[in-house]
Amino acid sequence: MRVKICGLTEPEGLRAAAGAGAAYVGFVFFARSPRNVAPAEAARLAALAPAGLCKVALTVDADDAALEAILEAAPIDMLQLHGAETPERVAQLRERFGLPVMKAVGVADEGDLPAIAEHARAADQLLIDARPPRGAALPGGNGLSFDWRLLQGRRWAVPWMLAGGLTPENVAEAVRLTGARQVDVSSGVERAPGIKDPARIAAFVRAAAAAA
Ligand SMILES: O=C(O)c1ccccc1N[C@@H]1O[C@H](COP(=O)(O)O)[C@@H](O)[C@H]1O
Repeated sequence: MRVKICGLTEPEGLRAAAGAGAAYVGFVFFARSPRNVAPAEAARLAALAPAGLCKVALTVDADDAALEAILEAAPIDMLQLHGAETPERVAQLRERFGLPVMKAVGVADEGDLPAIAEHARAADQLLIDARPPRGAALPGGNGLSFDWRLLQGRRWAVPWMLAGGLTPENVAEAVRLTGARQVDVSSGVERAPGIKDPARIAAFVRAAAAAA
């Protein structure tokens, strides 16, 4: 089981994720998010990460200049694209920046599933998240989940990660129903928007590992 703790904004959260055994940490570069960090702040946090911890930059329909500014400032290992990026844009960014790309795909019902397979042709990994309702404040990080049974028995050509409304309390059930081998959490391990709770991070990683 590989766990991603996303939306880190301060050293305590970063250290808690690393100490609990997370495989990935995510930094959000999206101005409207309470988890938004500037590239220089992400660089300061990334410097605290032990070797081998994958540092992910989460962006939403970012242009090349914004991505360049992030990658020049911070030692990022992977891009997470959480907007309406097409498979063609994913392929272009992989080529241009030479980093693995994880494409987020929103799921609310069966009609959303074909898009997962389409993105599997271009991305290195998929992040299967809840599709936010129209008018949601953010494209992700809303603490919303979806019917995990939709993923039962399905396989894709690249590794995938389950996200959306996961918590220490429900991650075991989510893993049992979907067969996920990677899980991602943000708001479910916070004590306030943008502020992680070290005890909840540890409980989440423990529960996910025990469910594998
Ligand atoms: O966390 C955010 O603020 C965010 C902003 C914009 C796009 C995605 C965002 N977060 C990602 O959303 C999923 C699910 O989050 P949650 O666990 O339901 O809070 C996760 O991949 C976050 O990385």
